[in-house]
Amino acid sequence: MVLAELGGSISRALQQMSNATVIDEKVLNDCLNDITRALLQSDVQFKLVRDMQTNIKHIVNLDDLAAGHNKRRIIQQAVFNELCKILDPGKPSFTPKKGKTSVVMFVGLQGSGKTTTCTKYAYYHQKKGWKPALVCADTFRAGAFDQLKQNATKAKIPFYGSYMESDPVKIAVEGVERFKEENCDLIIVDTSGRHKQETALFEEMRQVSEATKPDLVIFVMDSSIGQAAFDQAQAFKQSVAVGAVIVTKMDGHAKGGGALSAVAATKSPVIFIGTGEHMDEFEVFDVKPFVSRLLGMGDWSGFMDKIQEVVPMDQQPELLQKLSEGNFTLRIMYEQFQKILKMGPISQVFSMLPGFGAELMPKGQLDSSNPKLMNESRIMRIARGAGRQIREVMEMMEEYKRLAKIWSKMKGLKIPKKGEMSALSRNMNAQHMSKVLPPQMLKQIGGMGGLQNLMKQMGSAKDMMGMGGLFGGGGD
Ligand SMILES: Nc1nc2c(ncn2[C@@H]2O[C@H](COP(=O)(O)OP(=O)(O)OP(=O)(O)O)[C@@H](O)[C@H]2O)c(=O)[nH]1
Repeated sequence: MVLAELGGSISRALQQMSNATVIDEKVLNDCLNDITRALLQSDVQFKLVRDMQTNIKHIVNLDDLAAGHNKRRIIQQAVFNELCKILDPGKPSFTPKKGKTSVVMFVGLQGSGKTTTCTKYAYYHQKKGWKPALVCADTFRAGAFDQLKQNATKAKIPFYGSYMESDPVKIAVEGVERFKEENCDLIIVDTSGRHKQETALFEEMRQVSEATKPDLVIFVMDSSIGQAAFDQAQAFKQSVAVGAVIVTKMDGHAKGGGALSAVAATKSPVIFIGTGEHMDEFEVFDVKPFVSRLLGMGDWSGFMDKIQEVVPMDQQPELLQKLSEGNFTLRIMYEQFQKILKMGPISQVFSMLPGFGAELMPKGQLDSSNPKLMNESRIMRIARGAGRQIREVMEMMEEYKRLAKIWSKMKGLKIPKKGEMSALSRNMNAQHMSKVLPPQMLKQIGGMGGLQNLMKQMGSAKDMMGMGGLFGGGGD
């Protein structure tokens, strides 16, 4: 996941603390120092980090905590709350509505990823049934129109622009008019990238904004600038009515934590983050689920949304039957990975599961449930054929063995029929699951209580026959 390093460091600090037999002042201080170091490395402002440390110490008064209280959970919750506080601007952004025309204008520094992000934003909404369209009002950078045209064509999104016209205001107005007539509900206007000092380009941006009257202006910002994001966002906000921010290149930059917190400090809501160059490497940014994933605590609502997007409901009963018989083959793993891949980049999906890191699980193959059949020469052949390293194929086999072991213990797991899941059978399945899950993951979820809670949450996704149904989550 994005900021995997930061998340990993914080989780490790919390884990080390929970490994201690007694959590005293020293153990707590060590843990907070580790978290502080990780946040500073991510370029989060010193004052914010120091305040966070003070607040946690204030909340977690070890002497006051009655014996028997789960100190680790209290501390973890305090860390969670404080991180949310740092990242939450406390103000939601304007949200366009499907079926009702909205004009959204993108602004940002040169090379921040604006043009790429316009298409990602359009594609994201198109997948959800919107009718987006793209207007290229960037007449400054040669090749900007071609880039937008190429992206838009790939995603099958209508676009408007001109090679001849040099007035961005004229193009923007014509494009918006055209797409209003065509009943598009999300008209996206891409503008030229500019530097803070370029007053002429800032004036041009103001004029485009005045002429097209956007419902929302989105400021696109590259995460690599870290806490300097504060000044940049402020400069743009002074010229146009920035209503939301998208932070890009979160995949490659350790300073992403700093960028996100700095933007929050300007009271501008971050609505999406860019996590790669591809069209679907784009994630909704929501503070609580983001922090939850950062701490390895998962994001069930996001996971359920993803599942509902891709899993064909009619194919689920057959799969559940096979799994409940303990019959987990490489083919099943392959097919499930294929489905998961459709949900977006795999690391993104797995980071939504509590206890999972963002480690990539390689795509695998075939029908045998006997890993012994995979001898050395076969592994070499597969590696050659797939253009992969032998090490990667071997890692995949290890992963398969690990999953197969889990599923073999699943034998006898009750498969609920639609709507017949009772609290009792959910508890029974929770007990079954608690024996199957790796102890580390169970601990991360919050033990037996946490697992039962989780199943309840999953169960609230009614009519789900995906993972929710599998783990015992039909409606009561
Ligand atoms: N790794 C990564 N690269 C990105 C991301 N978003 C954009 N890029 C890359 O950043 C580079 C610049 O992106 P553009 O979309 O051309 O930037 P721009 O802001 O439109 O550029 P100007 O029109 O010059 O202002 C391209 O190589 C993109 O592929 C992201 O989230 N992650």
